[in-house]
Amino acid sequence: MSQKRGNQDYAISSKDELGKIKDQRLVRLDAYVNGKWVGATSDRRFEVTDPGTLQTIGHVADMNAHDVSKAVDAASDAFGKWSKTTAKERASLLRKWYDQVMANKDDLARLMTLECGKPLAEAAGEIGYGASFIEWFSEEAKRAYGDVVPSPMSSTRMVVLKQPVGVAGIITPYNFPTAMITRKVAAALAAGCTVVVRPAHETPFSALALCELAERAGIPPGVFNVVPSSGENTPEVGKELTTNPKIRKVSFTGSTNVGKLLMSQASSTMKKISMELGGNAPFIVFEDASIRDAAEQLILCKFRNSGQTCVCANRIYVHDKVYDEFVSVFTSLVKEKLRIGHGLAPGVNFGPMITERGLAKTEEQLQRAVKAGAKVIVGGNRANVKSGGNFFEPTVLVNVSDDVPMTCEETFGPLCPIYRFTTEEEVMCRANNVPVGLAGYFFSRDIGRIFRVAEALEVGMVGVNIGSISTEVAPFGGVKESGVGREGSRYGIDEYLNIKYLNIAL
Ligand SMILES: NC(=O)c1ccc[n+]([C@@H]2O[C@H](COP(=O)([O-])OP(=O)(O)OC[C@H]3O[C@@H](n4cnc5c(N)ncnc54)[C@H](O)[C@@H]3O)[C@@H](O)[C@H]2O)c1
Ligand SMILES: O=CCCC(=O)O
Repeated sequence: MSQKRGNQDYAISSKDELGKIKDQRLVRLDAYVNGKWVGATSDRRFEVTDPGTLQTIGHVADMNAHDVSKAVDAASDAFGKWSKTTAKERASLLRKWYDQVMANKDDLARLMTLECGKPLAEAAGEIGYGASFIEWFSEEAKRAYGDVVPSPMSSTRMVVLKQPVGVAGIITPYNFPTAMITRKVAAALAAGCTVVVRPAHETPFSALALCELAERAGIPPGVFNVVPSSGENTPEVGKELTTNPKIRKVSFTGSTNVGKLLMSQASSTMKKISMELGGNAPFIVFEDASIRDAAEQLILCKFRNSGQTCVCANRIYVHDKVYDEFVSVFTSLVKEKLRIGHGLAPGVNFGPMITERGLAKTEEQLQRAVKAGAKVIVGGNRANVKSGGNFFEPTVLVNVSDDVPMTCEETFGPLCPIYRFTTEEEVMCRANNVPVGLAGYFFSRDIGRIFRVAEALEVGMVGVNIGSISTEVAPFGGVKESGVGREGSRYGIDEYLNIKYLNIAL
């Protein structure tokens, strides 16, 4: 099917593009531990590539479990002092870190595009989004209030304190290389915790640039440590971060399978945990919806970051009465609006997939759906882009069965299956018939239905007549196998605080 070609003929040298980063001190290849840039004790490094060209952009220190345990020691030592700073002092340092990130927005966005492929404007959007968590938690640091509880005895007074949990071990994915780190780290630091972060091996550069900026902001040594590691070292590093007794909190964002493994490992020392895991979001268009609005919102909701967003719409259910009209409007928009190419090529708004394994999963889901009778009406193939890279066309399908992997599992790629339904009861059943529950979206103007459906959807976040839900002010997180805990908002800091109750005899 014909689609706008975007800027597929644009040739790129990833190394040259890296050289265009104005402040080259933001491009770091070593780990950041106890306020110092350090290599791995083994001296090993791992390769990081640009998914839009498959060219190497650098070789980063490959930390192992032993290196990570040293970072945990540093974080544990730093915790003593950091946890005793006043909330106002922590707020002020976080604010300075936020200012540093914003002042370096353009360089950080370019770096992000080079390591994870998302188009430059989208990467700049993520820098703003990521920074917003630092700003937000700089403000929330001062509002971690305790309680005074009315005592049942006239002879005592009861007080509830909130105290930082301790050292947090943090593991993050490749799809939001900045925001998934700041959403955790800013909350942790605001609460008075120190952290050791293991970023995804595909995207360590954004994490390391955040360290450089934290140092400039005056965040003390040992408070924020980043330990990159190769895929090969990942299991041992994960084991260290989830079993080291000095770590009291584990926060993970990634797939449900890895989340389950880390949760079981962390249970050996009963750590406090937060798990932000995969989704399989339904996107429901009822017969009374504005078709144009729903179709426009779906473009963003499905195809941002080339479908590699945990809250991306995964299953589109459209009422029988408006199905044909919706499919026609939506497919026209896909062809008209999405421009494929390297994320640094002018005019591009649809980049590569970040990993070859993501591309392979997308292809496999597509083939299995087609074998079971699905029809591809837009896209359906790897895209031929001159820069090279992991490109797959935005793809729209109809006649997709309810029992193929594309329906039952998260795709995390640019496949958009559109299903037909006839009653609210039927669609709610199908929408909730998955083990995960992160986000859900629906379009309707009927106020009764809005409450009914929003309450019945088994998810942690609902977009009503809108396809975007992410903001630092709202609680982000899921139910069922999409995880435990909430990030952002006034609830996010609680993940890094313990409650202690005092009973004081007068
Ligand atoms: N709920 C959310 O907020 C949210 C946000 C972003 C991504 N996600 C989910 O993340 C998934 C995509 O990311 P992914 O494919 O990188 O997920 P993944 O689970 O494979 O990897 C996530 C991180 O865990 C690391 N990891 C993998 N195995 C590990 C192990 N044994 N021990 C320690 N660390 C390990 C990876 O290297 C990476 O850094 C999707 O399912 C997506 O929905 C969820
Ligand atoms: O991929 C998951 C995170 C996306 C977001 O915060 O909007």
